Amino acid sequence: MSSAKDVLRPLVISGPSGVGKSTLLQRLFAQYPDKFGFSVSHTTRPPRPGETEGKQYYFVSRDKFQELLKQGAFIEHAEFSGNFYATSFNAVREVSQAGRRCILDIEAQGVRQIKQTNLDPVYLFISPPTLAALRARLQTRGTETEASTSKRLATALKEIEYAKEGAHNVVIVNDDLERACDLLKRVALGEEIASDTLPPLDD
Ligand SMILES: Nc1ncnc2c1ncn2[C@@H]1O[C@H](COP(=O)(O)OP(=O)(O)OP(=O)(O)O)[C@@H](O)[C@H]1O
Repeated sequence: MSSAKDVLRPLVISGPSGVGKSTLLQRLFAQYPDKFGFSVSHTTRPPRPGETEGKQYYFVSRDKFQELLKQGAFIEHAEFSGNFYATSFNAVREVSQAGRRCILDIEAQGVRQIKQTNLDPVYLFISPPTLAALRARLQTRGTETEASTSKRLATALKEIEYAKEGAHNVVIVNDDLERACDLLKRVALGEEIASDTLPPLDD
């Protein structure tokens, strides 16, 4: 059995939209329902019907958000379509206090911000095998219009550029889903695996 020395560090997962992060994480959580947890983020967007304070999000006013930001409560924060979102140090701590490894699904800007903190997570990048495969997945998922596919692809290129700088500890290429699931499982359980080589992604 290889060492599991990383199992206490948070695991930050990033990768372009459509690469399969949600699919992989759903499978991991299904296989290990008690081992991992997501931190609850803060947001300034109003709750949707059925959403509960402290479950999907901590819902805060813009003023409260700014106050917490000033206090240094957040590991990373971002604005999406007019609303602010953030991950707090406390939210990550709550997951580990519940005896679970905290998994954070974070985009490149957030990863950059986390690197400025003392969180010391493992950074995992999920890569598509090719850009053509990524494009096809976004299209077949059926959740995107042509315009939003282009927008997601443009953002995807930024994620990939960042990965090319060597920003992550481990790369998993999501080519064969079973293989990628197995590698994610091993990383999540704290094993040090041989990283996949980042594909050229210039097609
Ligand atoms: N290894 C794979 N081979 C082929 N298709 C895959 C593979 N992994 C995931 N997919 C498919 O690709 C599509 C995108 O996957 P998913 O929604 O999990 O991506 P995501 O990275 O979570 O995207 P977002 O960041 O936009 O939420 C889905 O239709 C999924 O079924």
